[in-house]
Amino acid sequence: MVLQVQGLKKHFGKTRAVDGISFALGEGQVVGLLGPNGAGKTTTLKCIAGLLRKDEGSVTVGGLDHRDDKARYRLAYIPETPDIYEMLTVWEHMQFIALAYNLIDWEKEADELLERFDLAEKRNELGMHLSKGMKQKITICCALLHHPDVLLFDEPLIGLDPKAVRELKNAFYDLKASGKTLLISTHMLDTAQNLCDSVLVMKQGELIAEGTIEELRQQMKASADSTLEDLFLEVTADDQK
Ligand SMILES: Nc1ncnc2c1ncn2[C@@H]1O[C@H](COP(=O)(O)OP(=O)(O)OP(=O)(O)O)[C@@H](O)[C@H]1O
Repeated sequence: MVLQVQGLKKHFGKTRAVDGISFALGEGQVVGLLGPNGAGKTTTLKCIAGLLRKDEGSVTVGGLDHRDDKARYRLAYIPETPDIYEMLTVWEHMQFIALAYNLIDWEKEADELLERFDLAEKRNELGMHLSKGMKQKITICCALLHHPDVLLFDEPLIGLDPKAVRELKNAFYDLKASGKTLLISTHMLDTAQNLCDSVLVMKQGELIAEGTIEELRQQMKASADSTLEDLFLEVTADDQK
C-alpha cells in the first residue's frame, strides 16, 4: 500500500474534525473522499499532507512516515482555494517548484503542462492578475511538475471552466494509467462514480462507508442500478448515525 492512514485524529477545540479514521490506498488507485459539509475531508487531506499537525495516528507514504523528506517528496496536495504567489509570474511558479524540488530538465515538461492547461499565453502574467480558475490551474501544474506518487485533490473541479474540467479529468486518467495514486475530495458524485475505483465516505469525522460502488450496493442491500448519489444520500442520512 502506498498510502496508509491509521487511527488518524484531529480536533479543533471541542470539534472532533477527524475521529480515528483508517484506510489504505494502493498504487494506481483513484479514490473519492466523500462526505457532507464539515465531515472532515479537508482536515484529513491536510493532515496527510502534513499541513495540519495530527493529534493521533500514523500516516505513511511508501512505508515512510509522512513527515520524512522522502515521503513528502512523493506527496502533492492541491487545495480547494488556489494558493499562489501574487508577485510571481506563471513561469516563475514553475521555476520556484523546480528549485524547491531540485528538478533538472524540467522546462519542456513545464511548457507542456502550461500548454495543456491553457496557461501558455499567461506565462509572463503575475499571479495577482489571474482569474480563480487560472490560479487553480497553476496550482495543478505546480503539483504535477515534480512527479509525486500520491496526489491529494481537495474539490479540484470547482471554479474551472468546462475545458479545464475536461483537461483535469483527462489528467486524472493519465495519472492513474501511469500508476499514480489519487485521493480526491469531492461533492460531485456523478464525476466520482465515473472516475473513482472506490470511495471513502466520511461523516462527523468518522469513516462510515468504503468500497467500490458495487460493494456499497451489496453492503447497503441496494438495487443494482442505484447510483453513487443514491447510496451516498442513504448512508449519510441523519438516522444512520
Ligand atoms: N481551522 C479550524 N478551526 C476550527 N475548526 C475547524 C477548522 N478547520 C475545520 N474545522 C472544523 O472541523 C470540521 C471538519 O471540517 P473540514 O473542513 O475538514 O470538513 P469538510 O468535509 O472538508 O467540509 P466541506 O465539504 O464543507 O469542505 C468542521 O466542523 C469544521 O468547522
